[in-house]
Amino acid sequence: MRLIIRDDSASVGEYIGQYIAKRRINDFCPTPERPFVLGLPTGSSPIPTYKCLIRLVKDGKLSFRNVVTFNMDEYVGLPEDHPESYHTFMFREFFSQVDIDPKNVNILDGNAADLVEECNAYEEKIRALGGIELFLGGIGEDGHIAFNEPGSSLSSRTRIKTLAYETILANARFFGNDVAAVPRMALTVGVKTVLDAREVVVVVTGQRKALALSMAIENGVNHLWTLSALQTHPLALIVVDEDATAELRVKTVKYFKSIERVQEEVEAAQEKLAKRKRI
Ligand SMILES: N[C@@H]1[C@@H](O)[C@H](O)[C@@H](COP(=O)(O)O)O[C@@H]1O
Repeated sequence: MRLIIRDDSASVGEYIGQYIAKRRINDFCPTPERPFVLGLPTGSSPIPTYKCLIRLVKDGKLSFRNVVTFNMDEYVGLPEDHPESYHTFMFREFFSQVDIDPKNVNILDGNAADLVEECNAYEEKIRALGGIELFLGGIGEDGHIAFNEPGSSLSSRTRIKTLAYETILANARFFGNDVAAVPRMALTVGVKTVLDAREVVVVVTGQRKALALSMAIENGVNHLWTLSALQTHPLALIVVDEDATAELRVKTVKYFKSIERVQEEVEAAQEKLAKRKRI
């Protein structure tokens, strides 16, 4: 697992946006027959990343024409056009501002007549497309990834989930601070659905997430902090701001910063070599 530390949430968004655009989507050269399959989160943490991706599309440096997306989760029973539904969030903050074909957008339907069937069909659709290339995720204060609350099975797949009271309280800020207005259930991809992606990138910003970050990377894999399951993934990247490192040991922060410096040296050397070969 790699941990990248940036000064603030804007620089985190810039880092992830550039990484997904240049190193992933553009290098993949997606086509209609071979689209890039991208998993996406909601929440305030990914907004700077979405802003960066939108800017790159507007500057002509990136296109979502051949990208298929799968969102992580959606509330159960909240009308799709509710201002706080994840459908509304995604179209408002991202999809309406990039060149994606709405047919290529997949978001779980929390109002489906048969919710179990809805979840199973979601998994099936991901499989039929060859799996998710890169899953971008965010976490809750209790370390949940998507809506995989503490105690979720680390082998879980897309399913209905009852929200933890902590999460209901944390999300009340989006519902006029009315705790009663926050839906109690959600549909969410499972921990295993995320782990099955070929690459996972997680954004963690703000001091509120500091304990979750330390539990996920400085302690063992534990279903009480579902982000920790990322330790078992072959290609995982967590990008955080300085505030989110507040509970990490100084030694841990220094270690990951030194790894990044070495990585930059290696990349610069490779770039030099590639240039010399081109001459
Ligand atoms: N289900 C979503 C998560 O997928 C998201 O990661 C989390 C963080 O939200 P924020 O980034 O606003 O802290 O919010 C909700 O709980």
